[in-house]
Amino acid sequence: MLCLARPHCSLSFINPNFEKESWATLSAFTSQPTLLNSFHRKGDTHRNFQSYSLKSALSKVKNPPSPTPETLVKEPHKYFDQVVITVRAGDGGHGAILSMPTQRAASNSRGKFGKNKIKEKSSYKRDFDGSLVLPMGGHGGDVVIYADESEDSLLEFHKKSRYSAKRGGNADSMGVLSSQLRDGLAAPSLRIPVPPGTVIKHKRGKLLADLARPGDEVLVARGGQGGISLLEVPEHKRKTTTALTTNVMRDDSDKVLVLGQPGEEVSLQLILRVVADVGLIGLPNAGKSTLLAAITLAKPDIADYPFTTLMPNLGRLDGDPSLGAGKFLSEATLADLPGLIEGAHLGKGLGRNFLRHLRRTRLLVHVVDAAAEDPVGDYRTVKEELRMYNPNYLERPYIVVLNKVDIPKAMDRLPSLKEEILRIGSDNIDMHTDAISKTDAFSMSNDKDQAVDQKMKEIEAYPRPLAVVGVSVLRRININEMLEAIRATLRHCQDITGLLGTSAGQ
Ligand SMILES: Nc1nc2c(ncn2[C@@H]2O[C@H](COP(=O)(O)OP(=O)(O)OP(=O)(O)O)[C@@H](O)[C@H]2O)c(=O)[nH]1
Repeated sequence: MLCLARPHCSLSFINPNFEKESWATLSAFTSQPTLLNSFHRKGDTHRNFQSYSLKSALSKVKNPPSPTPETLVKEPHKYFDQVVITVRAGDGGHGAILSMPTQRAASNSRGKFGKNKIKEKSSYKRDFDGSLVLPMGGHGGDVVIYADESEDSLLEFHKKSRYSAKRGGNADSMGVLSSQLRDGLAAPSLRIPVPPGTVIKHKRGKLLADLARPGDEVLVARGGQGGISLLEVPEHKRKTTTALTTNVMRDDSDKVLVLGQPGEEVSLQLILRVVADVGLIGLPNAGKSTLLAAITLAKPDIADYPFTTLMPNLGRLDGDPSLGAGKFLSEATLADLPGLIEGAHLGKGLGRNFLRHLRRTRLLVHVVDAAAEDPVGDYRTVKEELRMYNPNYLERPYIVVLNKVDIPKAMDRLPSLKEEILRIGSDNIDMHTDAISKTDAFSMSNDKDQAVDQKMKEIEAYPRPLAVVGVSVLRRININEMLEAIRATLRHCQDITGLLGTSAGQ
């Protein structure tokens, strides 16, 4: 038997399976990798995440209340910002093996039927070069991930971690060459929405895309090519058929091309980096969530036990009327990041998971509980954790908010606390400028890229805060002064960004 076909299929068989690696990456974000690995063996990821996170080591803070059904429900928030999913693109639809109608005509029909067949033969679809165009199977659906503003976490992916696009339709044919043959329908792309700020990694951590802005998208798995069709030609007709077409002659083994190609299957790690102008940082219980609720419309969970904040809460700061309409930075996004504790950079408490969210912020607000036992020590602890994780964060412009001054003890020591905090650090304003230029919201490099040599520097070598304000966010004492300090620092960042932009453009 001899077959004719259009030779324009490309083959790709990609079925990587690296679930193990993905788990290794996940466990790197926790302080107990072996525990995670054993969970993996049990295969019940979601439930075990919950039980693991309840056992998180807490240091320097009082123990959280014993788990209640409510806290259990909240626990997956710990992983709101990272997840491993598997996506599979659709297989291509199948082509067909067709026979020439004249074969049947010769055996089954006589007279006018035979004439019809001859007429039909001349109306077959042909390419510009005269070769027969045979139908193809439809292309399998691609998988596309895109940034959608209405999404705010990756929690949904813990419930459903496998996504498959549809397969392409088969070539529409009854097995006989005719002028009516149609290609199989191409399957639509499967589009998966993620929050803006999601980074997509592939295989061994290879970066695929940084979907920083709404509408950004990336094709993560390509659908399979549809199968081609082949034409069976009886031995004695081969020469004539070859003369009719310029198609490449094929043999029996090519029949495999009739089957649609499989769609790609890949495992992907999704990591969300919150996009916010201002990052609120501080030890657990310092009052970050209360601050956010006091100056924005955000409604974060507030309680007097640590780690109420299990995922960053975002709030919009209202425009400053004094700036006038149309002025940039009349509003900003604030992110309340979960409390840092000593050893967070090593994964303690809620660990380093949240430190990465500072990456895209331009201004940091250190919130310190002024009524705590050692507020300056707490302030140093947070700075130290930042330094250990990524010293660039210490170069970023920041202000210090000494909170809870409604408590007499805090109010009494406010002047001395301000003085002590202002003494920590240098006057190196150039560092702020550098830091802002490095705060490339859409940069794709790793958080710790430039961190290594600077780890040796003392906290004192980094810039002082641009302002230190005593407030009570709960009782709304000095709120306006704090807002003014935040806005002034935002303007400062904006001025520098403007200058950098101008000099870059020159
Ligand atoms: N007296 C007083 N208490 C405050 C003030 N601000 C916050 N608090 C209380 O401090 C406790 C902790 O407040 P949160 O806002 O949850 O603290 P947080 O820093 O967000 O805590 P984490 O979520 O653990 O990081 C709550 O009981 C608040 O009511 C304040 O200005 N004065």
